[in-house]
Amino acid sequence: MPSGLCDRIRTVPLACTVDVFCALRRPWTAVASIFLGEVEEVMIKINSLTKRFGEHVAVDNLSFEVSPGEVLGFLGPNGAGKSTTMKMLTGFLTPDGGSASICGFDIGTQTLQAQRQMGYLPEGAPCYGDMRVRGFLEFIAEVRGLRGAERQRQVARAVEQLQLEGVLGQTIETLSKGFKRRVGLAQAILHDPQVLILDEPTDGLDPNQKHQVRGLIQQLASDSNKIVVISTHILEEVSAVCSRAVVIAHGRLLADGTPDELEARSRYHQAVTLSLQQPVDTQPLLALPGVQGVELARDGHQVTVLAAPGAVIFPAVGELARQQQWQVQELSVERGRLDEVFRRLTAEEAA
Ligand SMILES: Nc1ncnc2c1ncn2[C@@H]1O[C@H](COP(=O)(O)OP(=O)(O)OP(=O)(O)O)[C@@H](O)[C@H]1O
Repeated sequence: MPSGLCDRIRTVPLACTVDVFCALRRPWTAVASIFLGEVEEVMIKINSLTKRFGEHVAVDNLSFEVSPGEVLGFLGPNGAGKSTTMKMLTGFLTPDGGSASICGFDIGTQTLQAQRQMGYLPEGAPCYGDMRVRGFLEFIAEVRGLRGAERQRQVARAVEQLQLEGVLGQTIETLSKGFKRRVGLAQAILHDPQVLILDEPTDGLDPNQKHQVRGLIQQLASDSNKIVVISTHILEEVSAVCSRAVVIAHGRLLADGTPDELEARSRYHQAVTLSLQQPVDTQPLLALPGVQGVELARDGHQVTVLAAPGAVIFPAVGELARQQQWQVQELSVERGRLDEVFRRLTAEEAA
């Protein structure tokens, strides 16, 4: 451990914990948490955040917190208020009410300190199109206060992490969408921030590029002290990269939980689907304990048996299929469907 650190940690009052986590450089944070014992590690705190555009309330009294190690999916339909929330969180838009803090720094009153803790990829990843990739990254590094060898080191790290070696001499406007997004991500991580805010990072990318960018996000999030917040309306993204999801519509919070918790709210949670060679009489299925309903697809060749909340019906359905000698090609149990949960939540909100 570096000399003097012990004294520094011991004399830190608990009330300053959040600032300490930002002030101390990794890997010292782990040491700090041991010395400080039970501490609350909230890095992002959003409290009753509100934004109006004229009569329209874009963000409505929104509150939630994000802790180190979380990859938060910020979900909502078009116009839900995701980008507006992110702009307020990053200090690019002033709220009409409420507050937000990053690592203990209030974005309204300690804007620069708060912004130093985060990297931000705005929607569409706007960059200076006529700049070359290397020049752009060096420029942003300079703006971030990096100088000399440290600047070169951090630019090289970001270039390597985002695999930009092949396009360093190219102007940004001539890059493919996928590479533009990578350059956007590279500028966001140049100063190795504790918090990454990414507004629709995979929007408009082809499936291969989406896969690549998700891999990069997972790589960036693998440091357990960091936070990544991703806004998206792509539900597969939540299952692919997020440890937690917050769903909003009309600027209001509708749900907050892990992908598993959200899937458990689906009517298809624990549902059993049978793929059959021939359609069958589904009446006996309805008589099984814990079965709430049956849905047919593919002209009766696919039967989905819905489970009552808390019921596990897979063994009974399998046994019935065996007894009835149904020609079953496939039998599977579902975790739940995020898209159905999302549609139901947002439809209820609209009603
Ligand atoms: N500068 C602005 N002036 C007026 N209205 C705005 C402004 N910015 C956003 N809005 C409105 O606020 C609401 C929320 O917009 P926002 O861009 O935050 O939604 P979003 O969830 O990010 O949507 P999307 O998924 O389509 O990007 C929308 O109704 C939008 O039209």
